[in-house]
Amino acid sequence: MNADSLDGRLLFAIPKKGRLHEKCLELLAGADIQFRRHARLDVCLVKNHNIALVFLPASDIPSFVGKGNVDLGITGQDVILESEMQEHVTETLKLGFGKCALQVQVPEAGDIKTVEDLAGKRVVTSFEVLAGQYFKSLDDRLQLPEDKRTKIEYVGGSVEAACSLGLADGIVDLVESGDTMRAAGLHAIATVLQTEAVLIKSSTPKHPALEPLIQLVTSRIAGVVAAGRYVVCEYNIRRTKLHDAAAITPGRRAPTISPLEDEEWVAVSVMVEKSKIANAMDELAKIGAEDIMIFNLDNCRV
Ligand SMILES: Nc1ncnc2c1ncn2[C@@H]1O[C@H](COP(=O)(O)OP(=O)(O)OP(=O)(O)O)[C@@H](O)[C@H]1O
Ligand SMILES: O=P(O)(O)OC[C@H]1O[C@H](OP(=O)(O)OP(=O)(O)O)[C@H](O)[C@@H]1O
Ligand SMILES: [Mg+2]
Repeated sequence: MNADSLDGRLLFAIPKKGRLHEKCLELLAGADIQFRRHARLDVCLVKNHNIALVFLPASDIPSFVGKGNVDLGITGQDVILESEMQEHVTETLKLGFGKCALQVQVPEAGDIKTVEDLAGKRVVTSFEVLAGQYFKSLDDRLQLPEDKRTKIEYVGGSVEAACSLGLADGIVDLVESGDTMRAAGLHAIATVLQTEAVLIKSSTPKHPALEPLIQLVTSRIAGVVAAGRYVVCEYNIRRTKLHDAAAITPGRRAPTISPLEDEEWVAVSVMVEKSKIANAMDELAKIGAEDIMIFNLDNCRV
């Protein structure tokens, strides 16, 4: 493939490995963005749209998008802030995966209990910028003199090992389940930020003609993300209980009510957030709903 074959195509950056990669491939499949990636090739043409996918490290994507070298990208909010590209990129969608927290961690058994105890000591991290900002404001607040300020040291990965190797008094790293942190004998004493994966575009697009395609891809991905957040709930309920049922499952606009042959009863069909569905089913059963059924969505536009 040469640069000519990319001419006029929308360039869409996808994390090439790591925690976000698989989820991004699922999103692309859900949005019917079809491609075949040849082994070891990081650029590939999409078959059914005027798009080329560019597989890049998640941490490089904010600057590629911010500088307009690619038009669209998926990465973590943490890496956008770490690369100081938030002024140059526009976040168009939260994607609901890659959720974790950037936390200050110290050995569970040690003397350091608070970030104030850690201030002035050695902190190892892959997030030099965010950790630097966090400890600068802490050191300022504690009025630490120049020679007593917190020392931030960069490592590229396996940050959790730094304390047991004697290289650090504390670390700043990502925590999702907390398994890695606990396995290293660490615990969190502060949260620097919460993050999730987002779709971003350049704040000053180089190719305005691609805007309609950017809109199309964005709304397709939004549909896949929304489909993952909702289920369809169907149940039968006595007409007299309809008011109570609608209070439990109000739907996005309103529940769909269909008549049944038995005039005392109606069928209800309604979208419910996945996180609320178990409670909603309990409540519906309590007011006498029957035949409550839940259906997953493959895709939707809401
Ligand atoms: N444990 C996790 N749970 C959820 N999201 C995570 C987790 N770890 C990282 N992320 C998100 O994924 C982004 C990329 O991190 P990841 O560690 O996958 O990339 P990487 O370091 O390039 O890959 P690898 O760790 O395979 O070398 C992070 O910036 C963060 O937004
Ligand atoms: O709280 P948990 O669910 O355990 O997840 C947190 C871990 O996930 C990430 O590491 P990753 O697996 O990407 O390895 P890395 O440190 O080599 O990047 C992150 O850097 C933590 O180490
Ligand atoms: Mg990693």
